[in-house]
Amino acid sequence: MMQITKIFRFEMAHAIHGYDGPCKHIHGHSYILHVTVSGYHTQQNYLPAPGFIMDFKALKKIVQQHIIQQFDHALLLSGEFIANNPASNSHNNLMLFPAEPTAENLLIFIRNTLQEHLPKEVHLKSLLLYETNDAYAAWYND
Ligand SMILES: Nc1nc2c(c(=O)[nH]1)N=C([C@H](O)[C@H](O)COP(=O)(O)OP(=O)(O)OP(=O)(O)O)CN2
Ligand SMILES: [Zn+2]
Repeated sequence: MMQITKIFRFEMAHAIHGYDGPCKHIHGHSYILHVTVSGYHTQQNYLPAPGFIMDFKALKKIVQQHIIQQFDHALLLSGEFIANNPASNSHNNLMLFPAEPTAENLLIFIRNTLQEHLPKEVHLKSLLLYETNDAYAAWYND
């Protein structure tokens, strides 16, 4: 087993409905996302040409197209937040998110989306999403 990781950055705003703290208000983070995929290789010492599990550039293209372009500079809100704060519906960068847009729920969305779009010969191994410098959520494929 061998794995590779590509790191992405995006700026995103959100609010957490039902949270009793400052994050219940719309605010933003500079997120950092680590995407790790694994692939199988034989007992040979080296991978056959071109020597990749997956091209870093191909991984970048998939993550950018399906995740970063959706999230970067967007405002993610749940339907429940909007129902309780109708004025928030007027933002033109609004993305209606199917749950509260916490780091954990973002990872579930990212996992489901990437599993749909990655080539079948690679496996999504783990995702790390830093919301701040010292707070991150992680998902691992067992
Ligand atoms: N388990 C989670 N807890 C919190 C989440 C989350 O997504 N998952 N999100 C938030 C807020 O959106 C925001 O990220 C605040 O996080 P926090 O680490 O508390 O941010 P601060 O840097 O302000 O924290 P300090 O108290 O200064 O360490 C809240 N919780
Ligand atoms: Zn936040």
